[in-house]
Amino acid sequence: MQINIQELSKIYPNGKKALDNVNLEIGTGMFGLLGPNGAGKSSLMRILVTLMKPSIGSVSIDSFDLEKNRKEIRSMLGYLPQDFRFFSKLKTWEFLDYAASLSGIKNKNIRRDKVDEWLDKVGLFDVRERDANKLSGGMKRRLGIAQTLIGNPKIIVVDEPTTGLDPEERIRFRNILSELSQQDVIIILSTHIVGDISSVCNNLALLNNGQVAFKGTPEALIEKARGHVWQVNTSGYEYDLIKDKYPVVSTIPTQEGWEVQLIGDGSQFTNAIELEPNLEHAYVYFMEMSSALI
Ligand SMILES: Nc1ncnc2c1ncn2[C@@H]1O[C@H](COP(=O)(O)OP(=O)(O)OP(=O)(O)O)[C@@H](O)[C@H]1O
Repeated sequence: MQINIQELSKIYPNGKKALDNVNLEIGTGMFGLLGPNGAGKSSLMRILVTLMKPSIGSVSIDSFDLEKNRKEIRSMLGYLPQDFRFFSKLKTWEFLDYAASLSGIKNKNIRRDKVDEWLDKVGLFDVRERDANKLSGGMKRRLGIAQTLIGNPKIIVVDEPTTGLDPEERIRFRNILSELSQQDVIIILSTHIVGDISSVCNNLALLNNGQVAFKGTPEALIEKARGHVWQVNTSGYEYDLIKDKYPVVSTIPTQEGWEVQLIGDGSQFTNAIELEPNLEHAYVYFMEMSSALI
């Protein structure tokens, strides 16, 4: 299965160009869409799940065209939007049962097993009798995840998945997606948090100002930042200079002053050490570079 996004642009009625000639191929497994707030991630997600039409360009999923085969594409999709909310009077299990029946699971016994399985997977089995709208924020988010996945979608689109989740829940959520990604499904995870995708995505794209600044594997992205991550031990005057001129990714106080990690050419500073880049460094490096080009 493969999604092909070709020359996609979105211009809102107020003239804002949210997507600018985006070209991407997304295969099975977990794909990360990373970018700062306002980069265009939600716009791209909403086009992919057929909630919005592009201004220019096309999207196909295998032999289906997003414009011509909306119904077929919708039946393959599970979408968890950024602001998942519901105003339901249903109990937690009833809510999932309803979602399962909407996704086409007609048999009551199969549905009951599915509901129990998903309640357990997202850690809501013990609160299954509670009214869904009385769950805590994190629990509602998890119910949203179960609702998205219960119909076995082939394409799973999740916008800012870990918003409102505590660290333990984040890990649980990542594990659920990791397990799913072993099957023949496409999972698209859109986020501005590098940590959400670092351990789980085999491919990613960086979006900045509506444009693709990078596409490829996390390893290839990290490699691009090699030679551009430096640690400098510094004090007073030099520290101010660094802060003004370079993106600083960490600052640790030392006895003499500061140990600073910066993105850029740090070789000119005294006691500078070149560091092995990680995904977070590479993300900052690319955002700086692509912003400078736009
Ligand atoms: N309906 C709209 N009308 C006009 N401009 C919009 C509309 N929706 C989004 N935008 C603008 O388009 C740009 C991209 O927004 P989008 O929501 O796609 O970005 P994002 O990467 O998902 O960011 P966030 O995480 O903050 O939602 C932003 O500048 C946003 O203000």
